[in-house]
Amino acid sequence: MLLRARSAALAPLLRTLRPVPVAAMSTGTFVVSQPLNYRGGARVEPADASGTEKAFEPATGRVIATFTCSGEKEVNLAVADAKAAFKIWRQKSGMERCRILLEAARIIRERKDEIATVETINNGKSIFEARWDIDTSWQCLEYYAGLAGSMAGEHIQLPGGSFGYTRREPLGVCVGIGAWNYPFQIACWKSAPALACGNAMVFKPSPFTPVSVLLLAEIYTEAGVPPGLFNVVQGGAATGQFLCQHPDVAKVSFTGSVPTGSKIMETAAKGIKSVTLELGGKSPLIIFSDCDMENAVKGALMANFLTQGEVCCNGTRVFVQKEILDEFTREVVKRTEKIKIGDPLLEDTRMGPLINRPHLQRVLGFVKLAKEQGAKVLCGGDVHVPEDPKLKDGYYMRPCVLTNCRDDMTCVKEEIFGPVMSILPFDTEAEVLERANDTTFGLAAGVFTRDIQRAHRVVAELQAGMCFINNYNVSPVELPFGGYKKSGFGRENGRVTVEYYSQLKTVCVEMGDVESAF
Ligand SMILES: NC(=O)c1ccc[n+]([C@@H]2O[C@H](COP(=O)([O-])OP(=O)(O)OC[C@H]3O[C@@H](n4cnc5c(N)ncnc54)[C@H](O)[C@@H]3O)[C@@H](O)[C@H]2O)c1
Ligand SMILES: CCCCC=O
Repeated sequence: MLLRARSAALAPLLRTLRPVPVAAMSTGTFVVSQPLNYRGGARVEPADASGTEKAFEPATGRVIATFTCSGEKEVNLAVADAKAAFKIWRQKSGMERCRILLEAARIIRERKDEIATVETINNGKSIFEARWDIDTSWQCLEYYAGLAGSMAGEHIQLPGGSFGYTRREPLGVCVGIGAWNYPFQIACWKSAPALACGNAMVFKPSPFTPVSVLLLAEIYTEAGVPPGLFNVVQGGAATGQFLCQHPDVAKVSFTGSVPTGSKIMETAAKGIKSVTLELGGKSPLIIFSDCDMENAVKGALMANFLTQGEVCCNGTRVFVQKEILDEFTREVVKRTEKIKIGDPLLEDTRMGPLINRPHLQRVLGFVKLAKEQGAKVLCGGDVHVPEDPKLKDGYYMRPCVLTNCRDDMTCVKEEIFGPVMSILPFDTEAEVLERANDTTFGLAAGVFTRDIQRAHRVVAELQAGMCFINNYNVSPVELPFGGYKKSGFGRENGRVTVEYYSQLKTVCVEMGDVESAF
């Protein structure tokens, strides 16, 4: 049994979810009947509603869950529960929090296949990739568990034996709001540092991907966090706004689009709440003629086609030095055409369906517009219909490589969030730097070259929070991740994130008498 009752009073609210054997979860079969809110250590139906939503299986177009979006009353209950649990959790030592987070990491590792399968069913990414996401997730919990015991302030000597010290204290109830492209991983990247620092969290996933975060909530409970420390409310913008404006919420950590990030910042500003914004991007990938061609081609595919191209930090503007343009383009197209598209639960699939039909239409619309503006489609960019009849209503497209692109085209300027790579030729380092930075985004950037001096010189000039040299889209949890410019601020992962989930108290201690001015 995954859920453990923590109090008799909660018993009527509990629904038990038995672990589903992975073998029993195949495409076209999974449905969710349990409640998708989590409060007080158990799945609950929300106390009120702000509408209903349906979640789909993108591979088949089937509805897998119909759920109630939480209204203000439910949000208030979730925040109140989190506030109560925070009082218990903040008293625990870092080592006590560490042990619980390590246990949660262990359970995620043990249930990796099951969680990855649920993620694949609800998001559409291949099971091969979803397993990577779950690895990054438990690693994140392990990393912050490791830091929990070493969070400390400073001791500062003052004249006459007086002294001061600082204490690193938690913020209180933090809200996490997630996007749909990495549902489980985003929940871990937010909750692990939050909990390690002694906070509580209320998490709202995207209404497109409401399912997998419930597994995380149950795992935290099983690992021993106090009931209420990690709660889940479901819903869209209205539910998100109730959370952001709640007076007992200390911080909002948001992952999503720039327009939503801007609204969240505005709401949070009214309550002087701190905010972390992980927003969109249109990142440059620069391929110099002295690169290792094999690695550069692999890097370009990694930069564009993971999770059907629905990745915030994707390097979708691929600048290629003219001398190698033809060879590079030929190789990229050859390998893109070989990407196996289809049932995301099959072991050899490398590209599944996009998240939903409107998004598929939007991405195809970008390709159509690119053609109208003069780009040439070298491969893909159209709907893919898999042979398997059960997949006929899924949201598949063939990954697309565009050439003849100019910097002023829509496909080069706007975030497409789909499998569409634009190739842009360049001549010189100075020119490509100017063009690479000519964007309002600043999430990521990459450079492929064998000249190590050039690599460092170029990344020093790139206006992006996450830069890759001779690789792309690797995300070790030890490294801070986050954007410049309109891609947001604050960081996830790495040691620095502790600063975004804690505050510093200074204590000044007088060892002598008060020297008064009066
Ligand atoms: N930088 C990163 O780490 C990162 C990671 C993943 C995705 N993203 C970005 O996310 C975007 C795609 O995700 P999306 O379509 O889910 O984004 P979105 O902005 O539409 O939604 C994100 C979340 O915000 C919620 N929301 C919507 N309106 C809200 C409001 N007014 N108040 C509070 N919450 C609200 C949504 O329900 C959802 O949970 C892309 O731009 C992508 O680049 C960024
Ligand atoms: C590689 C993880 C990036 C998450 C953004 O979409």
